[in-house]
Amino acid sequence: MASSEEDGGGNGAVEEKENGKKRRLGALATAWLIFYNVAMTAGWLVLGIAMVRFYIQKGTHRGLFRSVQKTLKFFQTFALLEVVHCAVGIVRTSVLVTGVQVSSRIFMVWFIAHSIKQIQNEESVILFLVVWTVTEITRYSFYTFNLLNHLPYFIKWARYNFFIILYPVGVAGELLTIYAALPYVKKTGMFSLRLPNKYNVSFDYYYFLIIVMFSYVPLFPQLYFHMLRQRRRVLHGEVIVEKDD
Ligand SMILES: CCCCCCCCCCCCC[C@@H](O)CC(=O)SCCNC(=O)CCNC(=O)[C@H](O)C(C)(C)COP(=O)(O)OP(=O)(O)OC[C@H]1O[C@@H](n2cnc3c(N)ncnc32)[C@H](O)[C@@H]1OP(=O)(O)O
Repeated sequence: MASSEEDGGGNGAVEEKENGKKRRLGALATAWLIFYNVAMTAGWLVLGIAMVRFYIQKGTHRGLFRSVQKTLKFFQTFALLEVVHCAVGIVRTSVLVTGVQVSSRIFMVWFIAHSIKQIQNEESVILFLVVWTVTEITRYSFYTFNLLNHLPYFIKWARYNFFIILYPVGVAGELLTIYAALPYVKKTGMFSLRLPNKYNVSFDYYYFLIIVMFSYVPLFPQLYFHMLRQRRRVLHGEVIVEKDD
C-alpha cells in the first residue's frame, strides 16, 4: 500500500525519486487511493442495498441483475484501475495476481452476464453477485480505514477470513453461470468467426468458454493461496517472501 509521508516505506516506485518529489507523490498517491477506495466502498454498498431492496419489494431474484447492472458494470469496470495501481507501484501487489482477478470479473460482467441475456435470471448469477458485493464492501473499507490509520479489528478480521468461504462460493457461481451460458452460445454462434472469411481465421466462443472454465483449475488455487499467505502475514505477523512477477 502507499505509505504515509512520515514512514516513507513500502513504495518502490516512489522511493527512487529525490526527497521533495517523493513526499509530494506519496501524499498524492495516498489521497488518490483514499478517494478510490471510498468511491468503491460506496459503489458496492449502493449495489448491495439495491439488491436487498429489489428482493424485499419483488420477492424474487428474477430481474435483479437487470435492475442493478448499470451500477455493477460501472464499479467492476472501474476496478481495472487496480491493475494500474500495481503497475505504477502505488500499491504493493502483484500485477499478475490482480490482473487475473480483475480480468476474470470483467469477463463475467461484460462477456457473459451482459452479452447473454437468457442467463441473467440464473440463481448462479445472484450467487456471484452477492459474494462479490460482500467481498468488495469488506475489502475496500479495509483499504480505506487502513490508509486512514484507523482500522477496526473486525474489518481486518473480515477481510482476511471471509474469503475462505466466499472465494470458492463465488467461483462456483461464476462457473455455473458460464456452464448455463454454453447452450445459448452454441445455438447462436455468438462472438464466433467461421471459415471461410477474409481473415482466414476461425474462433469458436463456445470452446473458448470451455477453456476459460478449465483455466480456473490452475489459476484459482494461485489466488486462493495468495490470499492465505496474505492472511498469515497480516493476522499472524508471518514474514512472507513473495516471488517477483
Ligand atoms: C479473458 C478471460 C479471463 C478469464 C480468466 C479465468 C481464470 C479465473 C480464475 C480466477 C477466478 C477468480 C474468481 C473471483 O472473481 C471470484 C471472487 O472474487 S469470489 C469473492 C471472493 N473474492 C475475494 O475474496 C477476492 C480476493 N481477492 C483480492 O483481494 C484481490 O483481488 C487480490 C489481488 C487477489 C489480492 O489482493 P492483494 O494482494 O492486494 O492483497 P491485500 O489486500 O492483502 O493487499 C496487499 C497490499 O496492497 C495494499 N492494497 C491493495 N489494494 C489496495 C487499494 N486499493 N488501496 C490501498 N491499498 C491497497 C494492501 O493494503 C496491502 O498493503 P500492505 O502490504 O502494506 O499491507
